Amino acid sequence: MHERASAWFHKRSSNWKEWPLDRLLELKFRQDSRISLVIPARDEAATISEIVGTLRTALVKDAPLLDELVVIDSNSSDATATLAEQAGATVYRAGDIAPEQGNHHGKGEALWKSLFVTSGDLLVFVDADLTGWGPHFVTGLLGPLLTDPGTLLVRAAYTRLRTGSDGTTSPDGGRVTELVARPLLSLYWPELTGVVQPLAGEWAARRSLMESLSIPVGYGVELSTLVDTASGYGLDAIAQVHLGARAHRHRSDHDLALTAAEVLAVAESRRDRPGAALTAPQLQQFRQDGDWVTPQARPVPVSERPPAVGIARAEDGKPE
Ligand SMILES: O=c1ccn([C@@H]2O[C@H](COP(=O)(O)OP(=O)(O)O[C@H]3O[C@H](CO)[C@@H](O)[C@H](O)[C@H]3O)[C@@H](O)[C@H]2O)c(=O)[nH]1
Ligand SMILES: O=C(O)[C@H](O)COP(=O)(O)O
Repeated sequence: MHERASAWFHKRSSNWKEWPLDRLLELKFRQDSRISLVIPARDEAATISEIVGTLRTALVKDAPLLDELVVIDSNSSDATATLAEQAGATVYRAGDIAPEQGNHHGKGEALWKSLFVTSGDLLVFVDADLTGWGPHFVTGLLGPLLTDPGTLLVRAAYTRLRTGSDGTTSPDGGRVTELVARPLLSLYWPELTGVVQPLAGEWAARRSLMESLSIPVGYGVELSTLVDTASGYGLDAIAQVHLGARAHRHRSDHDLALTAAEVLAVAESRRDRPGAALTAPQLQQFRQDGDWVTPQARPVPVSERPPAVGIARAEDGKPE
């Protein structure tokens, strides 16, 4: 492993079992920390109730670790918002938050908009499509933030499970991670190659960090926050916590290709290539059509939101 990556890996990695809940509660109350959990969700009716319900019982009702449990509904066309509300989350539609800032679609947009409706000084993000996980994802991620003021960003590390159509699992999930993110880091940011899951959708950060970063509106948000935190604040501002195994709903290769293009676009924009910013790129794909193929070009979302610091908090978008 790259020397700096190896040093970071050994110094800044921990296991979720090192962060027991009672210790986190004591630290939270001693420091008077406020903690917001944010779940970005688009069409996650199959999984949202269980995720919200489990976290609410474990970390709001049984132990007051979370001050807010917020779902940002990202333009869902299913019952995600209603189900999340019924399970006890405070739900905002991304498009209703700070409408004066305009609207984009995408996960990064949901996270950026969450900064306007949450009040925690610590933020934890959890994906809404998880099928193999537990509340220890949240407690583990909070450990380094609650114990070390120099920690700004905490990334989940886990074994990525791949669930087959027959329900069996194998430990080889994470196609974009393995085929795009890891090679990119190895070539351009080798000091970050100790990050086990650079695209993990579960992570935690200080609000002050999140508000200082430019946030891609789509799936580039994990890579951008990683690279920008390291370049702006140093590698040691980042920690990772091993959370065991993680399973989620798989998307098709066809759709993940767009995610891959977004991740590549973020890498391009962060490299020392002034003037290389992409304008309205498209991903060219082909669909099988009888004996031949039909070309299909899909726009690659590359817009970014500016640092939220200094943008006034919106009063709009709050639920009645
Ligand atoms: O427009 C969108 C699209 C997705 N999501 C939510 O974002 C989360 C992750 O989306 P998903 O489609 O499940 O992403 P993956 O295919 O699993 O992609 C992985 O890699 C991405 C690229 O880094 C990360 O953003 C993801 O969190 C990570 O799980 C889920 O809760 C989605 O509901 C939104 O809120 N809005
Ligand atoms: O992180 C990734 O690479 C994407 O979430 C895809 O993961 P999957 O191949 O396990 O569905």
